[in-house]
Amino acid sequence: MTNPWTVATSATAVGLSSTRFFFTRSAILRRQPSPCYGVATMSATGEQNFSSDAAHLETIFKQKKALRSVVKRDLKSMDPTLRSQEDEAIQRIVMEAPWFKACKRLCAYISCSALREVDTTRILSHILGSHSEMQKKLFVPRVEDRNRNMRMLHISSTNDLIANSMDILEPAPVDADGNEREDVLFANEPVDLFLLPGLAFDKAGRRLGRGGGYYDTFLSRYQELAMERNWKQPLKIALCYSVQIVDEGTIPLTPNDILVDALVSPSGVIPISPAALEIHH
Ligand SMILES: Nc1nc2c(c(=O)[nH]1)N(C=O)[C@@H](CNc1ccc(C(=O)N[C@@H](CCC(=O)O)C(=O)O)cc1)CN2
Ligand SMILES: Nc1ncnc2c1ncn2[C@@H]1O[C@H](COP(=O)(O)OP(=O)(O)OP(=O)(O)O)[C@@H](O)[C@H]1O
Repeated sequence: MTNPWTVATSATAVGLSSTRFFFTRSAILRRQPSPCYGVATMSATGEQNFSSDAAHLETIFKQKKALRSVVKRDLKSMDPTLRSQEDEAIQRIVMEAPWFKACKRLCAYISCSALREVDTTRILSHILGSHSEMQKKLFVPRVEDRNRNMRMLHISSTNDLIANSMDILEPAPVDADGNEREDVLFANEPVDLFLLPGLAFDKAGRRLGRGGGYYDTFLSRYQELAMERNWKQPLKIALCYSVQIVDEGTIPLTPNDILVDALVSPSGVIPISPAALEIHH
């Protein structure tokens, strides 16, 4: 198994895969695991040069785009009954997991059914509905611009949400009392957990997003902050339908791609990173 957790860090891994483009599911899913990773070298100015360079990155972005279309098509043709069964199973697995029960602060996405995302409604109502001392603090995404800027803002009720231009629910920057919402990048305490959306995933932790770069940029900022503050790194857990798990080597990596620690599919938790293996008994 090619496991990027052991062969490269997410900050330096570059998948060097085929330079040909494929546009059918079978051909895309037949691609062999990336044989090696780009070798980073230092220029005289100290900048990192990946042996891949711009042309190679462009190839990778085309491969990502082709894979996105294939997975989107599969999601659209998914049987609605199967989909809702998988939604139930995934959410139940999350809510019963010890890492979910123990988490005190988390960032989660607000699922959009038009995008065929794994439903998070029950998880979010469970979090917002509990009024005990044990209530978890919830932060959800708000897109600020088209330049990969996304914030994670605190909400305490789903009434705090309004649809954005992409038709995804998100919080206004200010709450009903006129107070600025807490931004996770300025919070005094760490988050324990990220529940992540995406289009395709593999069992080595690779994640293919929708192409905006919002999550990779945000996760990189948050992880840097946690490192500066000596906080434990949060667990990054992606929720995925069975059809979204693809063979290793199918998802090409670029230097900015952040690997996830574990997947939750309808068949259970798939721990990937050492941190996830440690907490998964
Ligand atoms: N529920 C949810 N919230 C989220 C994200 C997400 O993926 N899911 N995001 C994660 O980044 C950010 C928003 N980014 C998004 C990026 C693209 C699209 C979207 O509708 N894409 C279309 C294709 C658009 C096009 O390229 O023509 C699609 O995927 O079909 C939506 C949200 C923040 N909030
Ligand atoms: N940390 C980052 N810093 C700068 N640019 C970034 C970063 N992360 C991603 N990008 C850029 O964002 C764009 C989209 O990247 P990519 O196609 O990998 O997005 P994605 O993984 O599908 O999206 P997301 O991260 O929102 O799930 C690319 O141009 C990529 O180089």
